[in-house]
Amino acid sequence: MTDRIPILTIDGPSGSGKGTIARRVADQLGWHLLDSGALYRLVALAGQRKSLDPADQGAHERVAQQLDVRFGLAPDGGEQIWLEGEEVSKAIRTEQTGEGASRVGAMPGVRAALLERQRAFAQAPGLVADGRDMGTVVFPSARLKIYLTASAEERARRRYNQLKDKGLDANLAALSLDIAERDRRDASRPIAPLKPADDALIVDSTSMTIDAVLARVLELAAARFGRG
Ligand SMILES: Nc1ncnc2c1ncn2[C@@H]1O[C@H](COP(=O)(O)OP(=O)(O)OP(=O)(O)O)[C@@H](O)[C@H]1O
Ligand SMILES: Nc1ccn([C@H]2C[C@H](O)[C@@H](COP(=O)(O)O)O2)c(=O)n1
Repeated sequence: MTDRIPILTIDGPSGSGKGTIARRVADQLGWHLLDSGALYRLVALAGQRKSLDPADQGAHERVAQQLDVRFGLAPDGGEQIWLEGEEVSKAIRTEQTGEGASRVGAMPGVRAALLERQRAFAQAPGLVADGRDMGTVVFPSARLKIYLTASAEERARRRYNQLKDKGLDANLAALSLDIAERDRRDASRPIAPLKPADDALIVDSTSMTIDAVLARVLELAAARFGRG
């Protein structure tokens, strides 16, 4: 990793809005985007498709080492992700795969296998990286680190609305439990736990609109990196 590349990290719990904000900030700045959660989701999905034992760390580590993935953009600007040549953009976004990603994310061998792949995203003119350990482990010398959070109730409500908007079945009480369990697992694992970096700026989006969060992050980026 070169320290000359400007890097903005956005970490935080599930449903805090990291992905939404990271994508829009990267678009505005014209920088590259690393959605690190997608990599953990891809390892989980690949493991499910190979019928691996969900607890088999060695097998998931090998999957992570050999991950054959390609990222692209659909004509409408949406994401397109191929796993071993198959388009999986929708399949990796299910709650089941998110849960699987949280499990494989607790495996040290998987994290080690994905580390350099993530660092390779740091390319000129700059990188916006979102996840759980972007500011603490993957890019510890990033020049701007944001920890984006929101109350557990608000995050469950956002996820509920997101699923409903996609025409999917959703149950708010069940989602709240799932989010609480994912928070617990991601924050309590011994390796690269979800937590703010010591030098991260905390943005609590509980009562903020997406546009307000975007404006705040762009303001912080302009102050740190200049207006370009
Ligand atoms: N400030 C906000 N106010 C209202 N809704 C929001 C806000 N930020 C994000 N959302 C909505 O909440 C949902 C979850 O956002 P998003 O997927 O970006 O979260 P995330 O932190 O990346 O979650 P995960 O880590 O689980 O992928 C989306 O439907 C998004 O449009
Ligand atoms: N840097 C990261 C990113 C993600 N994970 C794990 C833990 C999450 O619950 C899961 C899914 O992430 P999402 O796509 O919802 O952001 O993947 C991680 O351990 N480290």
